[in-house]
Amino acid sequence: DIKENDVRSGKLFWPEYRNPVVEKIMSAVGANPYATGDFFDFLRDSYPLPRGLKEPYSEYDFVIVGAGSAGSALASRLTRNRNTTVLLIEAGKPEMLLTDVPVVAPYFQDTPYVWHYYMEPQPGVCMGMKNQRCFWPRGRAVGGTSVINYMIYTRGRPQDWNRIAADGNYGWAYNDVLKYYIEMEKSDLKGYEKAAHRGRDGDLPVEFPPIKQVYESFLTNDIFYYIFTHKVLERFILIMTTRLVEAFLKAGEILGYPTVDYNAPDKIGFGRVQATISRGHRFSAAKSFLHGHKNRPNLHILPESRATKILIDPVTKTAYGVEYIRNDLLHTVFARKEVILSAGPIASPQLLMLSGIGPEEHLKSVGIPVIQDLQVGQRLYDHICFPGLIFTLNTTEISFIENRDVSLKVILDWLQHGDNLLSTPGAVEGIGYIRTPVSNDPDPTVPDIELINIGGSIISDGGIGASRAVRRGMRISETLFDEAYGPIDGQDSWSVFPLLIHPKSFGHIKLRDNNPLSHPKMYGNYLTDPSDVATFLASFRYIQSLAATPALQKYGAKTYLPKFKTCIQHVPDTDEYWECALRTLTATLHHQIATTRMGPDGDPDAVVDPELRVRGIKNLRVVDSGIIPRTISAHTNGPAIMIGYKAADMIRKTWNI
Ligand SMILES: Cc1cc2nc3c(=O)[nH]c(=O)nc-3n(C[C@H](O)[C@H](O)[C@H](O)COP(=O)(O)OP(=O)(O)OC[C@H]3O[C@@H](n4cnc5c(N)ncnc54)[C@H](O)[C@@H]3O)c2cc1C
Repeated sequence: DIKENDVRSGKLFWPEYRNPVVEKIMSAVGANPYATGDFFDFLRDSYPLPRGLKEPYSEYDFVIVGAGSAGSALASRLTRNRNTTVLLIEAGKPEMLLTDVPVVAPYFQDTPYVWHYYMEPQPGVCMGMKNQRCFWPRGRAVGGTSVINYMIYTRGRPQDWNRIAADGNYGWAYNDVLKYYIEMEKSDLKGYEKAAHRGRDGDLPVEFPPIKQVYESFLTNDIFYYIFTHKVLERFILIMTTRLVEAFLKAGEILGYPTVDYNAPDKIGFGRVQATISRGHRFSAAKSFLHGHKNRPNLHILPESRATKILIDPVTKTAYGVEYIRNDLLHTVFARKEVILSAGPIASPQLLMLSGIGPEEHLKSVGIPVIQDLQVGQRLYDHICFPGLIFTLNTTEISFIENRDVSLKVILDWLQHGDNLLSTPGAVEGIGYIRTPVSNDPDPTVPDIELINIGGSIISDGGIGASRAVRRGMRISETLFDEAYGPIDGQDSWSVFPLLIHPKSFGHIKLRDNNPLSHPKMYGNYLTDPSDVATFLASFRYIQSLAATPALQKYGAKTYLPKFKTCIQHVPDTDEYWECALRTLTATLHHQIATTRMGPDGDPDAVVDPELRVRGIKNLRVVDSGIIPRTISAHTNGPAIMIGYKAADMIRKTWNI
């Protein structure tokens, strides 16, 4: 069991969770990873209060809780007006050097940069995870979950946003939100430089991960390389673009899906992954929206400060401040205009409920006086995927393999140029949207599955001495993993994770008790609607047909049939077998939404209105991914940032600032 104090001090990571990749990177930059108890203090960013100010003011125009994807963007936009004062309260610490390295993304799950949440046990899913529990990490950092995520950038299809607007959420149609996507983006995507739907002047870099060929890196780095490593032979095998992404795109074309900019509003298809990185370095929301503005006198940022309650006058039902813990002391700060919750889809509903806003019966049952009866946390959609459909290859040195590809040379090269395998976001290389034959969406152009193409698979971090960080990050039981994938562990492989875009099953979230430091109870309720299982099964067959195309047969792609101890009663490769496999390795991509869902007047489930104001309470808004009311075909970082941008406009209009 993970103890909060261990996580905060970094003890959990060091020394119990020694990680060869992280150690190599630390050594490459001249840091002794074991010199300090807190591994992550090395080269950490900082957000000091203005010179001469020891404590924040007692009052600001706006107090924002949570410097995550949405909160960072919102704070930055609001403080462009120098007369508007903002306090941004964040429980986590600022980023450091390692958070910059895109390929290291999966390695962050055991660090102090994560809230270690677990879904409540649900029989029949996550059967292969440790203690049969699904792990729901969330970012705990200045920059929030964008500091630990996989940096995949997606906006959602036009129909997603048009349907949200058609439900009565004025101002949220695709063309409305497109304006903000364009404004926030600084895209540099080869081939789409002139596309009208892309933005180039914003603060959020969106790029294809740069991967160069071995011969290009050869000349530029040699001297640096010899001086630092003296390993002459290694250089020949180090940097390859994985040709598997080309095969994925080609296979898509063979099956009728064109290669496209998958964020374009027109046709669905396949494309190279677009990521929030620049020159091979992660660009979190903090780096994009806060770092460059940390000297604004009207923006005060308080890392390592944890909000415990929103102060609300129960008579006038007006929010007027926030209580928070900093340096182990309880503080209060007042808001002249508004309190804004941007603590994400788990913590925002938790804080609302702790402050008396939520389902009446539930709040009473945990001893919280009710100020406003609202359906907080009653709906929770998530995006689950299956990482276990792996294809073996008959070609070596084509896929990403940690043991082979992460060497000191590669690390030094990344530090110098940022353009090798370390700059791929968690080894994700391609994205495709498909509509499976079982889809019954009335609009034939709406996809039901997203395909996430990996330049390897969950066995790529295996073999002797490798970190096993990805499987550990997902909390897969090591014995089950070894029994199922042991024979091919650490070998060349290819995989596609199918992601269920529009699940019919949904869960909910409740308070465990009235202690603000307790983790809430989270229920995923995964795969309870049979159509969700049917869609997954159809996607498995589709991925197998991709593998059967000449594009992948060139590399001898062959379905590997893992022997899960949970599924021995089923004949391999039957639907029953794959359903059992899905229920064994049920993995979330952590896109929880709708816990503080937005809805128009008259919607009994709405927590906030279309201007994100908490219903029935004055001067309180929620601005984060939890307000998204229905499933969207997007990973949720881009949408959360867009929500921050849009909210800033709405708030400016309300207060005429
Ligand atoms: C492992 C992982 C990989 C992911 N990969 C991708 C991806 O590749 N692409 C993508 O688009 N999306 C991805 N996501 C999802 C995406 O990053 C999040 O949905 C998005 O960042 C959420 O933004 P947010 O503003 O709603 O919340 P967050 O970014 O989570 O921000 C909430 C902030 O509030 C802070 N906070 C919480 N409680 C308190 C409190 N009481 N007091 C003070 N501060 C508090 C938190 O520490 C956090 O910093 C991933 C998520 C995870 C976990």
